[in-house]
Amino acid sequence: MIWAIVPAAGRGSRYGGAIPKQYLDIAGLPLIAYSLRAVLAHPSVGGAMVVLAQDDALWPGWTEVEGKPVRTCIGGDARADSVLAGLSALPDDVRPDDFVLVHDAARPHLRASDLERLLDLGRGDPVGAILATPVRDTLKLAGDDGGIDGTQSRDRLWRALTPQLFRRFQLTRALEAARDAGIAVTDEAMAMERQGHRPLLVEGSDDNLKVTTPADLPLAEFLLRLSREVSMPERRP
Ligand SMILES: Nc1ccn([C@@H]2O[C@H](COP(=O)(O)OP(=O)(O)OP(=O)(O)O)[C@@H](O)[C@H]2O)c(=O)n1
Ligand SMILES: C[C@](O)(CO)[C@H](O)COP(=O)(O)O
Repeated sequence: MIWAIVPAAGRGSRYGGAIPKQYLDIAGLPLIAYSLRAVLAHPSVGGAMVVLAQDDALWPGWTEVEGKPVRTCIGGDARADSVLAGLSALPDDVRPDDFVLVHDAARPHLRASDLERLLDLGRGDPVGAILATPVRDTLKLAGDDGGIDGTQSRDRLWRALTPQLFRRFQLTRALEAARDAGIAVTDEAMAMERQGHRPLLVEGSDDNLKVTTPADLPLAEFLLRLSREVSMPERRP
């Protein structure tokens, strides 16, 4: 059985709100409720470990979502530290070779079809897989003076999303190696790449957005209301 790790220990500094963005309200529920439901709705996902900030006073204390267990632990200063804490806190029946699914609390609009594709293809890969989407815009290199220093080829460039699917032990070892080398990894795949692995890219949806700035919240709400794949939950998650 696969467990999800949901990093939710961030402060949301780029959002700049009064509360961490994972607790912003969408249709009467905190944003994290949608991210949790999206991963726990899949029959192959048995539970979730939510990684909270040390002083988190907003976590609603859920112990079950979609009929599945939800546990919590305390994260660290960087997202990678939080993911490591989540891996360490997983129940003992999550074996070293079991896959774990890491999904940002800040990504509420995860399509069931995308998750299905990731699990289907990722579990067949010797290393694991991530959802990602090809870059569709022309990329410019910005100069210090605000001018354009060049145009970068977007060939073969993809934006990494979450969930990211890797085996518990391999991911733990990769994240520990990056930490011990003083390398700040921005996603799980980067840690795996540093170990010489080539995780599979599984195409996901551009609308699997990470709520990062205030402009993202109304878009997230619109997508959640519009998408037939993400039912708007009644008040409880
Ligand atoms: N030390 C951290 C930092 C981030 N996260 C989580 O990782 C996800 C993606 O991170 P990001 O969007 O960067 O969230 P924040 O770090 O909160 O945002 P910011 O960088 O603007 O402060 C979020 O669900 C966030 O809560 C975490 O668990 N632990
Ligand atoms: C993991 C991630 O969502 C993949 O795009 C992204 O790297 C998180 O970065 P952040 O700076 O922690 O938001």
